[in-house]
Amino acid sequence: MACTSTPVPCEIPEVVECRGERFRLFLDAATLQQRIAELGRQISQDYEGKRPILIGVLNGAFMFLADLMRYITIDCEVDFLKLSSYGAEKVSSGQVYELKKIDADIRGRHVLIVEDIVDTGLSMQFILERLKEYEPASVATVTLLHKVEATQVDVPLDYVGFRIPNKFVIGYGLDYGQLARNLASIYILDDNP
Ligand SMILES: O=P(O)(O)OC[C@H]1O[C@H](OP(=O)(O)OP(=O)(O)O)[C@H](O)[C@@H]1O
Ligand code: HPA
Repeated sequence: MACTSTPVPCEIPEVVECRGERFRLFLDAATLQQRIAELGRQISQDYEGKRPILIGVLNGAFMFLADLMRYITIDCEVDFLKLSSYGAEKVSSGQVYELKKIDADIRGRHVLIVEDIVDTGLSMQFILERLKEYEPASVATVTLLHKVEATQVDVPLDYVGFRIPNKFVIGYGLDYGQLARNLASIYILDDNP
């Protein structure tokens, strides 16, 4: 059959360069899609009849959220907020800036926060605090990646795609200085280039 590409492209490079640094293939597009399908199925079962609202955390989560929603088979809604704490660096500034608030009225609603990655955990902690103010019926968290050893604060993670080592990753929405978000697979910094 002819290759029709988008989420799973035909050719996946083993190594990419971004801002002069080398990254090697870590989670290929097919592996990502398979796991995201499982998460979508699980969420569909857990939220049957609840019409959850997925809150995507921009920018990084846009690709994961778009794919995850396609695997959710129950009625659901979507909205976004936008945070920033990394700038062009590979480490968190430690300060989370809220660049866009949610628009939806989530009072009394079942909310799923959708992140591409939980690293220090500061962004997720900030969101959980912020959303409490709106008095939702429930709040659960979904993250594609969790850097377990890097997480500095205790944040509840309900749905986790992959637990990963404490190394910088790019691709599939995750950037390095705004670049590399368009890669369909996830790449990890190569310490021994
Ligand atoms: O657990 P933490 O250490 O807080 O890191 C996680 C956050 O970092 C990234 O966002 P970033 O601030 O880089 O903005 P972006 O989504 O626009 O890339 C990512 O999308 C998460 O929101
Ligand atoms: O490893 C990472 N890569 C890209 N963005 C990130 N934001 C937190 N951790 C990361």
